[in-house]
Amino acid sequence: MAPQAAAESAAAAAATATAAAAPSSATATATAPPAAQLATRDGGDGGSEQQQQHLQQHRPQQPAPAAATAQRYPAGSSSTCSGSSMDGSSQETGEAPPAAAAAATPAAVAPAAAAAAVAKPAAGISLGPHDKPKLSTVAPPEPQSPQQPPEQQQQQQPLQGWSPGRRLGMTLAAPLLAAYCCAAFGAAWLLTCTILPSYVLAQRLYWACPFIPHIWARLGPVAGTAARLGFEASHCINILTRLLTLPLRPHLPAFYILGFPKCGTTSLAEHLKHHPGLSATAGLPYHEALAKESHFFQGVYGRTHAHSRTLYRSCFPTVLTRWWHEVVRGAPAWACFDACPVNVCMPHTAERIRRLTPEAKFVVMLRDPVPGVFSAEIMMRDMGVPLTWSLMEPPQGEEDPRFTQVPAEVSALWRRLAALGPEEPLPRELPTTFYTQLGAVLQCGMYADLLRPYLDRFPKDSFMFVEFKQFTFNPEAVVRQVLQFVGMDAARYTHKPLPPAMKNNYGSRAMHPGVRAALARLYGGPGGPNRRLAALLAAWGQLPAELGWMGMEGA
Ligand SMILES: Nc1ncnc2c1ncn2[C@@H]1O[C@H](COP(=O)(O)OS(=O)(=O)O)[C@@H](OP(=O)(O)O)[C@H]1O
Repeated sequence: MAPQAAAESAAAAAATATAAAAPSSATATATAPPAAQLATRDGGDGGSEQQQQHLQQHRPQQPAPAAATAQRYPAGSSSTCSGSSMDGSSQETGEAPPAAAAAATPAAVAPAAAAAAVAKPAAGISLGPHDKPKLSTVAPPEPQSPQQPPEQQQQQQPLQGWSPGRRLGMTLAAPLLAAYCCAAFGAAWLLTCTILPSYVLAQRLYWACPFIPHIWARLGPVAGTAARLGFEASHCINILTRLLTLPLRPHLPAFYILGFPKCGTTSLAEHLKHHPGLSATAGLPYHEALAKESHFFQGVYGRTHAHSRTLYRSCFPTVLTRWWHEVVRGAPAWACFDACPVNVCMPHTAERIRRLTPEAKFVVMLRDPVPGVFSAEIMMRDMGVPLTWSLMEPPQGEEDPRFTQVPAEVSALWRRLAALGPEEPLPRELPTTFYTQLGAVLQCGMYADLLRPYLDRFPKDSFMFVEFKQFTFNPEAVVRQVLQFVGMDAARYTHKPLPPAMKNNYGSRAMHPGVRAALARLYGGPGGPNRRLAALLAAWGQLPAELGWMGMEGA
């Protein structure tokens, strides 16, 4: 691979020459300077002094980082995680969340104006057990209420698409560009036949997502080998096509869906893809998961390239896709997004995302971590990952170290990721420790601590928080709010229910009640991670109406 700087400037020049250039304006927050908006959508540098000033001005005061990597998990003395089915069963589906049911509209977010009614703690103050904010007064207002502060009204400004001239130019160039893409696909196919690129690229994918190879093993030797070869060939063709068409891929995401594993990010992304102006990452025909999440910052292009703007651009659709959406489907504007849930769990991603897309917005999905971690276990088991732990087995005594101590290996990994320079290679042990250790899975539920690197770097109005139950209770309402938040015209969205397969089947499997109690103590006790999250959201001015699992139901 050519040195990155040269490759990036060559690609940028090619992008200009092929009329794959920037649109006239872009998304991001309406308060952003226009140049920065362009940079976000089209992969420009985005690091100007003006933007830095903007970010500085909007950067909220945050508390000093908490001990996310402490050797001992934050203690909780009692189980207060009510309001959810702790076994993670799909009982959650369709169940009216109490607060949402009381509200006129089951909104995912109570914006700042409404949250002002709450006894707000100062930014960074952890709520103690005795100073709960009064949440009963928080009613989610209509998203486009005229009483909203100007900052929020501006947020909902729609995106702007290509100018009529550019649309016409693109329409004339479309056949040529399509021919170029077909040629690139053919070349990628031929290269794949030589096997070597297929092998090399698959190794990188398997390094970043080590659970994938287990899927083949479950299918048996013959079917498993056939499936694996097909998958690897398809992956190779797709990645090579992406790279060969780089000049046609100037886009970077306008927003990210940050979720914690099993928070409903796939469903939200699927719904958003039904909007004519939105696309997720450029997908693989044989691996639908990567059509939603790039896994770029987890090293899907190799551990030394998880910061390259050029390579990140390759993960998103071409100008032809944009042309299709804006000209053929008639969307007024188009944008793409990355819905990789594990981004937020890894502390190094916030700074890399800031450098690549400083004006990005974030839709943060939150779920009670107790059913969330069980759902994660079930997913890994169903994929055939050999886990050395199980939440279905009883805990080892009252103070089971699995739920009270952070394993040294896990805390060391999180510390290393937090200290990682923005262009440094990812730690070698990252995927195996992250995906197989119970301690790592549990760490992913420490939402407040994991969000902090993002909240420290991006302006307040870049975040929208979506609570899982409210989303599953009324997905359409939440999707429309998300569309407004990211600047899309929600009126153009047609809601289609997703196939039931999007919901996991636990069968007869259930979390052991003792484990459930231990997890509830870990996350839900006074001063524990859930309380810290609620305090953070209150300080942030955004309180989801459903806060039961954050220990706020009695407020
Ligand atoms: N509409 C709706 N209703 C009810 N439940 C829903 C819905 N959409 C997603 N889900 C549940 O979300 C869980 C999957 O979350 P993710 O897609 O974020 O998973 S992943 O991290 O991307 O693998 C998974 O949770 P579990 O069922 O507990 O495993 C899905 O069932």
